[in-house]
Amino acid sequence: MDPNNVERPLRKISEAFNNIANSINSQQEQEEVELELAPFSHACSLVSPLFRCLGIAFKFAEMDYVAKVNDLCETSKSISTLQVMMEKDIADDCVRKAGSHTRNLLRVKRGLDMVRVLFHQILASQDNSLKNPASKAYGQVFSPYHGWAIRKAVAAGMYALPTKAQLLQKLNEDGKFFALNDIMLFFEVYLLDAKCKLAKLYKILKFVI
Ligand SMILES: CCCCCCCCCCCCC/C=C/[C@@H](O)[C@H](COP(=O)(O)O)NC(C)=O
Repeated sequence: MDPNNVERPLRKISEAFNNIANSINSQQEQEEVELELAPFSHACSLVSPLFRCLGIAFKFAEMDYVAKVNDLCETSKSISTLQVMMEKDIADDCVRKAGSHTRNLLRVKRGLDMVRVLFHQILASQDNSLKNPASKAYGQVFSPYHGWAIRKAVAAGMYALPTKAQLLQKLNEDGKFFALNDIMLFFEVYLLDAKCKLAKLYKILKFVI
């Protein structure tokens, strides 16, 4: 909450992922990077308001994302790191099972990628409509993994998206894109960095993302 008591979700997200990146970077020397589940799942929970800002058309996406993040937050009460969580799912041979922690992590990671690509597209477009940026982001991140029905629902939802100005207003951002650029930088650098480490982790655990 900033000094004027205004909720600014984007700033909270960038701060949380910045802290995670710092903890990752402080382990540079180590062979294996430990990614703590509690701060990671908390940072992911700070992204939920972004889905909410997309309105009723994406309620199903918000509910799916929030349910999966809640599962990771709950799991973080008994399991310390992402590695331990995934290794346990492998040992229990339930990684690909619907609702497994590792499968939920993969879906949440895609949600984060969707947000990263979406803001990238928003910054790259002069247009006040979010339809193209969101369609591009969805096409890049999610569409390859979704069936016909979900793709159709998302395509229909794209017509009910708020405008860029409305989204920034909902996020209490006054559109000074340099602030957004800063946030993007965090997303770009740190999320990508975390993602690389996660990718490395998945590879170690023989799971191709
Ligand atoms: C803030 C930016 C977001 C912009 C638009 C979001 C569009 C994202 C659409 C996601 C739709 C999710 C609907 C749920 C599908 C589930 O079947 C699927 C698989 O979940 P499962 O592993 O079977 O529980 N979940 C995901 C995230 O792909």
